[in-house]
Amino acid sequence: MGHGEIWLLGDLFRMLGIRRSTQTPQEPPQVPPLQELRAACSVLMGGIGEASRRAVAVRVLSAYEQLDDAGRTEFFRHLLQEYGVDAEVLTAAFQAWRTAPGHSQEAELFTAAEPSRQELLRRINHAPGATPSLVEMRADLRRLMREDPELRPLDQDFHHLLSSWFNRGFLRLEEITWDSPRQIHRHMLRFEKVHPMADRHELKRRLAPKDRRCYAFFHPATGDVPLIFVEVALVQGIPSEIGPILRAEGAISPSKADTAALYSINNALVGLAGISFGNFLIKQVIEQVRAELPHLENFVTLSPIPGFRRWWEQRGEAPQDPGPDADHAAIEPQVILPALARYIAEEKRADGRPLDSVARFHLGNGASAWQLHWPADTSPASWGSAYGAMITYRYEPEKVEQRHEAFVRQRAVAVGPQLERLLERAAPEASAGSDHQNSQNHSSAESGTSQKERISMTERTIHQAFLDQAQRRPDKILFDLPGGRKVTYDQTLQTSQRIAAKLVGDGVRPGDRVAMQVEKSPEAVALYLATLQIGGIFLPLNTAYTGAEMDYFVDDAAPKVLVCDPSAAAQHTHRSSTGLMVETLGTEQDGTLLQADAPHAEVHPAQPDEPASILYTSGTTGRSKGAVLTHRNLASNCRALLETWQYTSEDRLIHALPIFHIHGLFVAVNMTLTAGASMYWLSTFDADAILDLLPQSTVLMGVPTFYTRLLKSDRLTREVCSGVRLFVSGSAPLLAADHETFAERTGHSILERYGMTETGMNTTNPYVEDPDAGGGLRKPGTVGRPFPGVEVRVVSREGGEEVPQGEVGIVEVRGPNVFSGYWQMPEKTAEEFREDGFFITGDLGRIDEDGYLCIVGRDKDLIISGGYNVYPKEVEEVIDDHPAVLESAVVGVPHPDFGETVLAAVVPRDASDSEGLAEELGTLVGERLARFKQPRAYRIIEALPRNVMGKVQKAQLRKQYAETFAAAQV
Ligand SMILES: CC(C)(COP(=O)(O)OP(=O)(O)OC[C@H]1O[C@@H](n2cnc3c(N)ncnc32)[C@H](O)[C@@H]1OP(=O)(O)O)[C@@H](O)C(=O)NCCC(=O)NCCSC(=O)CC(=O)O
Repeated sequence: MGHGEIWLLGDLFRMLGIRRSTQTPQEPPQVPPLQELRAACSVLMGGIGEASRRAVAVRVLSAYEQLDDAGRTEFFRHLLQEYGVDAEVLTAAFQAWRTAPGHSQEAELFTAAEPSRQELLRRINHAPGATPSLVEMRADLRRLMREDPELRPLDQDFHHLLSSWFNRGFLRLEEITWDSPRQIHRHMLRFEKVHPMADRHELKRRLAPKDRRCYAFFHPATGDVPLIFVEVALVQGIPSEIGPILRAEGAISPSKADTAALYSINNALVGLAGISFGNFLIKQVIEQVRAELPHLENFVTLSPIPGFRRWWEQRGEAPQDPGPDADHAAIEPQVILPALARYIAEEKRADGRPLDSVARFHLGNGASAWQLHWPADTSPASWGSAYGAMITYRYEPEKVEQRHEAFVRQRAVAVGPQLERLLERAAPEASAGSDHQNSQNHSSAESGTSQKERISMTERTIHQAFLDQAQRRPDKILFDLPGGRKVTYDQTLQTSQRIAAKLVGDGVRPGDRVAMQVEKSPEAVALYLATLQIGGIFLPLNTAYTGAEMDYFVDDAAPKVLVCDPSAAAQHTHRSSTGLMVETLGTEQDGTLLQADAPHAEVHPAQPDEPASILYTSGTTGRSKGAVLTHRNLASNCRALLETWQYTSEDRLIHALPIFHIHGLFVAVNMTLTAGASMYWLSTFDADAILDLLPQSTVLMGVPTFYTRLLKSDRLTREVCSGVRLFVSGSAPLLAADHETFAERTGHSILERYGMTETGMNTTNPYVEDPDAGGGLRKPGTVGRPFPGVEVRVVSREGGEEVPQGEVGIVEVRGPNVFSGYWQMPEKTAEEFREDGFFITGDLGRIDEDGYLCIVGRDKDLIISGGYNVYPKEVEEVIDDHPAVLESAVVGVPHPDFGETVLAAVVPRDASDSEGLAEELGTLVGERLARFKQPRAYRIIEALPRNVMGKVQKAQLRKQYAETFAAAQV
């Protein structure tokens, strides 16, 4: 007997009130185990040394072993009563901390707040091999607390301790094979609960065939008892029933398989229930499988749906008692499948996570709820828990982390096409009379693996997606305006249907253009939706365009209807002679467009390739080109944005952009309408209004000028931005300095992305910033990586072949986002596309070492002022029209507010013409061009700088006048 044991005995005797007659050690007296256990715990918590601690801890565990259930319950109660928090110590610690808060007071408070039984359990863990015994003890506790809920607080103590002891960092992943030690096989046979095995023959079928794999996670404290094991079948195609997998007939060669089906995932230790080993265990398994079999395309599960039947029956929706022996014919697939979809994707616990435990596990691990199968498992157990239904969760390795983040942050449930369709169909009834907003947080899980699936997902038009949202959440606020006006989804739908009636009455048929030049309003968005609804082509025009510019657009696009501001109607009446209908729409819910008697509800079934919109871009030749965007362009880009930026119905966006461009309309508005989110609707940028709204918003999308201006306000603080999850900048380059200052001031790193009228959005900096979670840094000066489905390459200007990474070349883009061509300009369209379908953006860029695109220049000497594109040629042509001008060159120069602005260098025909020329040109240009295109400075010079070939050297002009606006007050 060692010293520890001797002291222990002494202590125990004292505790038990037994006097010893001699000084020599003797065997402990025979006392009931519970009494001994209590005494041993008390000794363990006394001031004993490490040596005794071990011995006493052993005694604690052996005494516990001897207890029956009643004794164990008694012991657990004892722990709760006797080893709690000392109220006096806690109060004193709290008061000390409140009087003088500091680190040491905080630590004291923390210690005082911990129930002493946690320390007791830690000391019990000193016994050799104690950890598995404590895990077993918790399994007992969880079983017994079902009868005795008052024991629950003790489970929190176990949970707290086991969570840190079983941290992911300690786990080891190993493959289990038919050659693994027998002991491990025995554990597998014992712990396989999903598809139990009768004997070793069955186990052999799961381990031995060449198309089977099994992986397990082990922990040093639990030796060869696996914590979790995962059984994998290598198969062709996504399996829809479990029988053939379990029977394991006719093994195939792994090289022929395209899918790894994870068909049984077992938590071996009940005592570790609810202890998270991190959310990437399955990812780790998949990585292991992939390392061995890189050709595999799909990683899926075939999982049970354990709580479905109980849930369905509790709701009273399950078919009339089909009885335990009823066969599958008692249930109709069209009844059970939508209910399953709702149960998986929409039924949440109070914490916002799915009700179904297996769903919580896989969705939290970054899978999507891909496909429901019914009937899929004919076993009585499955019939009892889910009427024989099963589900495939799908792991797409490159999306796992992003989905995990969305699940954790927004409780977003990613669903595959089948579930999405089922949920859509169920939506109208499901939303009737209930607040569905919180339960609708599922996002599409469009996949790259099957072309067919992908098309079906993107072929849903923006209008259809909006309609779904309007039906699903009719009373949700879509527009929230300054002054208190609010417009719901349903009201927007009603307005759009009335406008549709008006347009149809005006003769608009599918394929006809509907032009709009009006101030921003909810009704203008309804006009956009109405046009899409009836198959029209929406043509939004900048409100700054002058009469001359409008003449060109109306002439070129030949719209059937032009909608203008009521105050501008007179300027357009002359156009009626060409058969064009002029309608008006104001910002006060006024105008002829809103005067239809009855709504028009019929929806034109638009095909993905039909044009949805034309957006004019200024042209290098001075002639603007209409970029024709199809329904697929808009829908696919919107979907990529929603998924990448994790935009959901919970979002509240500050919308302060114009709605006649890609950014304000096809990014901000489309995303909001289709996600079922809300917008704070500002007619234009207003720094104070934005700062007022930031505390209640989640997202701001702007051009760099937004951020430059916000930074000028003292009101921009970390606090004001604390509820915002995303600041987006695009349409022009954001100064790295602004990015950095913004980050310092607010703690937010602005997400910069890259797009253009012809392509929508091409690339984005990462949304998920944590590199450990599969994200990356948002790097100032870069525009990130391509959106899903978009391909970006950088090619040499001369040969058009791809340049090595890091080298500058022309940026080219291909994908479902790229427009179908320029309106009635087939030659121009052909010039801008490569034979393999890549669109030549004209921008110069390079791809950095992390695969991020950096835009380093523009090929077409385009100027971007405050997010608006200006082509010098268009401005030069107007200037050159002045009789006193010999020639001119227009360039972009830095501007503190707009990033860049327009400057004109003008050579008069005669030096004597110089006087007053700048003012005259200002007037002339003001009549012909929108304000943002007008030069903010004219420089009258003797001659334009030219190179030896006679080409005007614009770079030199840009350099010469670079400082013109450096000190401008804005
Ligand atoms: C930056 C702005 C907020 C500035 O507008 P404001 O209304 O606040 O301007 P302001 O009141 O300060 O106006 C001061 C003067 O400048 C003029 N002005 C306004 N905007 C201007 C601009 N961008 N460039 C040059 N001048 C401009 C006004 O007419 C006014 O003229 P005066 O001096 O006569 O009074 C706005 O221009 C804006 O919202 N820009 C966003 C454009 C956008 O959405 N682009 C996306 C395109 S899509 C695209 O590019 C693809 C992609 O997104 O990737």
